[in-house]
Amino acid sequence: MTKTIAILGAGAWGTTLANLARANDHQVRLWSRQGDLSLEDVVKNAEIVLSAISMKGVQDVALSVKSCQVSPQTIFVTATKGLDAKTTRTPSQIWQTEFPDHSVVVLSGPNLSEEISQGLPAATVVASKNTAAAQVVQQVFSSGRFRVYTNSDPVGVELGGTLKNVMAIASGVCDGLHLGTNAKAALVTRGLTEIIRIGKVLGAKTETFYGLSGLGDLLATCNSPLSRNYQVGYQLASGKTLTEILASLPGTAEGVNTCQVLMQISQEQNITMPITEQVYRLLETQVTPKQALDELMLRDTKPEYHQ
Ligand SMILES: NC(=O)C1=CN([C@@H]2O[C@H](COP(=O)(O)OP(=O)(O)OC[C@H]3O[C@@H](n4cnc5c(N)ncnc54)[C@H](OP(=O)(O)O)[C@@H]3O)[C@@H](O)[C@H]2O)C=CC1
Ligand SMILES: O=C(CO)COP(=O)(O)O
Repeated sequence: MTKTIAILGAGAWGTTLANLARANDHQVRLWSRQGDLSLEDVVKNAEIVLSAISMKGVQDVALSVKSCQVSPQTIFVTATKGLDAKTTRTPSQIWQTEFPDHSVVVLSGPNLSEEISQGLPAATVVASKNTAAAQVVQQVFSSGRFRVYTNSDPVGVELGGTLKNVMAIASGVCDGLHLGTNAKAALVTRGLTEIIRIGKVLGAKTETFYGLSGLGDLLATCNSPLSRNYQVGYQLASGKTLTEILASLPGTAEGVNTCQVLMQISQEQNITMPITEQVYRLLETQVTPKQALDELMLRDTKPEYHQ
């Protein structure tokens, strides 16, 4: 059945998702600050409102949507991968707080938008406490080129996509320093352990991190030069400053902000996050890439805990 869908954010991901929905014959209205349509007109009568806004804009946009006319049945979908700098909330927690009576669905997976725009096959996850709402969103986007799975752990799915961005920066550094395949495997594996450690504290289920939205997205983003987060790390390793890198980066690298929020959480909750800490110190120019590597390699010896 044809759905009326409002997509907020006409960046790389919002545009790609709009095209996937249009290819399935849905009526899509795309909103961005630059566009001609008003937010009110875009969300009016929409059965689904999907946000692909960068993290820094989510809270303000959610408040603006709240002042628009939204149908009581509207399903909210969030495709943003980040954490709010002020409140440390996830995007789905922000949408759910502003719209407590609506279903909120998280869409996240190994989804480099550039590949999907080229028609290459990909899979993703739609997660919600409301299974029926997740199934509606599954039907909207599923196609022979985009395989969509449902999941009942929205926070876990969302955190997988968010936390891996910090590991993608670290992986870019690893490749930029030409540290080899063994080092990369060690980094990504210990990165997953770190993601699970913090994810559990933030309310996610461990098994979710072994799925598409966790391990899947970690593998995609840590191994692709198409990832903006990977590019940040790679270019830091080549000696560029963060300011120079961000000035020429096409689009948003959420891992930079996420890393700061994670450091705040790790200090408040006393969670050990060695890779995140070194990425943070690197972004703050407190260490060089080589010093960050040495810090990680020379930590106290210990057994291989997985969580
Ligand atoms: N690109 C990808 O491959 C994927 C991206 N994501 C996630 O999707 C989100 C968006 O990424 P992407 O589309 O690539 O990023 P882009 O930088 O291409 O686009 C960001 C979008 O967010 C909007 N935006 C930013 N700040 C604000 C604000 N304060 N108020 C309103 N709108 C704002 C921009 O609007 P404007 O044009 O007006 O500046 C733009 O439409 C990120 O969280 C990213 O992690 C998830 C999966 C895949
Ligand atoms: O989330 C992504 C792939 O799943 C996109 O990664 P980047 O934001 O690093 O480009």
